Amino acid sequence: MPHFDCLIVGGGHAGAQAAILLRQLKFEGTVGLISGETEYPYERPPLSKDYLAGEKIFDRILLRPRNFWGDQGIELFLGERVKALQPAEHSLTTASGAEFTYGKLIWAGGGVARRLSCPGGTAKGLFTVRTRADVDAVMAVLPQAERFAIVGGGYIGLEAAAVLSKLGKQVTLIEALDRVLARVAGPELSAFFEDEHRAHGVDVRLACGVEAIEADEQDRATGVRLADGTIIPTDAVIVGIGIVPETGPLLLAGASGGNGVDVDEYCLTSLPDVYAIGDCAAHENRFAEGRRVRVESVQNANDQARTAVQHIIGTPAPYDAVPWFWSNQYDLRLQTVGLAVAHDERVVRGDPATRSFSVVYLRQGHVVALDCVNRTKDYVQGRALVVDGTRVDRDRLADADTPLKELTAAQG
Ligand SMILES: Cc1cc2nc3c(=O)[nH]c(=O)nc-3n(C[C@H](O)[C@H](O)[C@H](O)COP(=O)(O)OP(=O)(O)OC[C@H]3O[C@@H](n4cnc5c(N)ncnc54)[C@H](O)[C@@H]3O)c2cc1C
Repeated sequence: MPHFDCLIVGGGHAGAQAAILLRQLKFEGTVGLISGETEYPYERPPLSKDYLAGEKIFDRILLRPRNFWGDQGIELFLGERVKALQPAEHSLTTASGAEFTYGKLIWAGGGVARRLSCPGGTAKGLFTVRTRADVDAVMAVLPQAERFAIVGGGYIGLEAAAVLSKLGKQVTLIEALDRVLARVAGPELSAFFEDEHRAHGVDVRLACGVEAIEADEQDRATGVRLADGTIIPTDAVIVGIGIVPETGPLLLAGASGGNGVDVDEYCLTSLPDVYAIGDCAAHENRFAEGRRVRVESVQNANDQARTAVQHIIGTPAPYDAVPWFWSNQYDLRLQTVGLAVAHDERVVRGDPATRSFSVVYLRQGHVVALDCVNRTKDYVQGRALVVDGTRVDRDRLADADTPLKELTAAQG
């Protein structure tokens, strides 16, 4: 039975980064990494951006060259899924029957794309966008499919809509709520992106529940039936309605959690010597007013990897990283910092009509987050305002010509 001083489950951003950091920070023990995917660790963000657009080949999105892992003494077990954990024995079992033991375990299982639960939700021609295999399946139908329905107006749905419309496809975007990005951004940003997509020919349908997927005799999707009875004819459906965190074996083994596995400020779960990091880790985040949240971003995956690794090597530092994120749609670069969840006021800097503006989110007058569209300077300078929770003068904040760093200086 193979034993690793540190065993990592998950070869996504968090798991791969943990392995890389263990070596960078001179961890001398054995390191193994088990991943359910057969691919070497790769970047996920391009999947709904340049990889889907055919502008980047797979090798260019690998997190490290294939020989890196062996060279660093990191043993990879690809295409293996962990199905059970025996925490008292410090051991786990995979679906293929292999058993491993560990000194420390880092669980970085991420999540699986949520699927439609309505009638027809398992028809052929429905796609998710989580893995390389998912996106290769979408790319394989591009030559035949002209009409795409995208269910979900979050970042992934919007990015897919941008790529597909750029490829000349007829795209209908269906969102259940009354605006896109409703869970993560304010109405100004939602309205801006809705207008942009419409200007690029995307048919944006808001406040539309999906009742069923219509399918032909071969169970191939032919349309999306909305709650009001409207049928949107389609050749393919992309479902971008979030993820279900991959925590099954941990929770079954008794770890506390629910929506994700609960971790403390060092990313430790309630199981002995078991850490959880990345999309699946529910942690108390000071940028969310201390609420327990899961943050789905590369930043969080990388920074939690560092937190877990530092604890393992004996130089612990509690997780306190400022959240940041980006999204590319058309020629727009959105950069966000902080979490807008707990804001009570918004200030817009600049005119959205110029396609360069920022939305600043405040709570009781203190800056908690920024969404910057084609305005990198605000993003870079606004970061300090979020980190410090700076209390700002609204008039100066609203003046797009006043650099945000001056607000830091004035209020700092
Ligand atoms: C299309 C797309 C676009 C995105 N765009 C952005 C962006 O622009 N900016 C940004 O910051 N973030 C973006 N994200 C989010 C970001 O990619 C995720 O937050 C990040 O990948 C999380 O890393 P993770 O390691 O926690 O999970 P994942 O990357 O999901 O990796 C989890 C890995 O664990 C494996 N695994 C799960 N369960 C088991 C098991 N039982 N046994 C073995 N292996 C298992 C999985 O197969 C997978 O390889 C995007 C995500 C997607 C899907």
